[in-house]
Amino acid sequence: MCTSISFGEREDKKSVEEKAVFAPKFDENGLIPCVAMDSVTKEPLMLAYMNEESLKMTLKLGEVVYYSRSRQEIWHKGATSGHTQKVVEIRTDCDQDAVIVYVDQQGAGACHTGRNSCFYRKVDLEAGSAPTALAFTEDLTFDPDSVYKK
Ligand SMILES: N=c1c2ncn([C@@H]3O[C@H](COP(=O)(O)OP(=O)(O)OP(=O)(O)O)[C@@H](O)[C@H]3O)c2ncn1[C@@H]1O[C@H](COP(=O)(O)O)[C@@H](O)[C@H]1O
Ligand SMILES: [Mg+2]
Ligand SMILES: [Zn+2]
Repeated sequence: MCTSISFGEREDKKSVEEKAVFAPKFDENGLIPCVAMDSVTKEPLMLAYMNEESLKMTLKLGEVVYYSRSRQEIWHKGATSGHTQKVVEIRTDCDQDAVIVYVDQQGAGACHTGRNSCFYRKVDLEAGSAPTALAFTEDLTFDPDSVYKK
């Protein structure tokens, strides 16, 4: 656990909403959702989770560190792929139970499918098909099999 970085106490609602103190709320599993956005294009890259330790590591390192729910471990994004995320700015919302991290995405992309963004499909409102269709918004930017050695 990083000892040099500490968070504020979560006092009353007004304090959490209006005071200039970072007092993140972790859920019953000790996690806070984190949306990573590209700092240049402002496009969403991915949604993942942080625990207290990974949030502190992120602040200390200047690179994004998540907590993987599926692998149940601290996850320094890019440790395998090299596609790390340099922290540009971190925001929290009114009740401080979510964070947005604006990043300088390193390498070919954030998504393990081989794309820049995990949000590479949009609901196709024009298609009028059933079931509701998705439209692709980007092509592959790298070969995931060679990057992740699967
Ligand atoms: N690289 C990614 C990756 N990049 C973005 N994401 C997104 O991050 C989300 C959170 O991942 P989690 O593992 O915590 O899974 P979860 O969605 O919380 O839980 P489940 O859906 O698995 O139940 C995923 O749902 C994806 O949308 C990724 N999810 C998983 N990976 C894996 O992470 C490993 C390391 O990759 P690098 O960090 O790029 O080196 C590789 O094995 C990759 O396959
Ligand atoms: Mg998921
Ligand atoms: Zn993805």
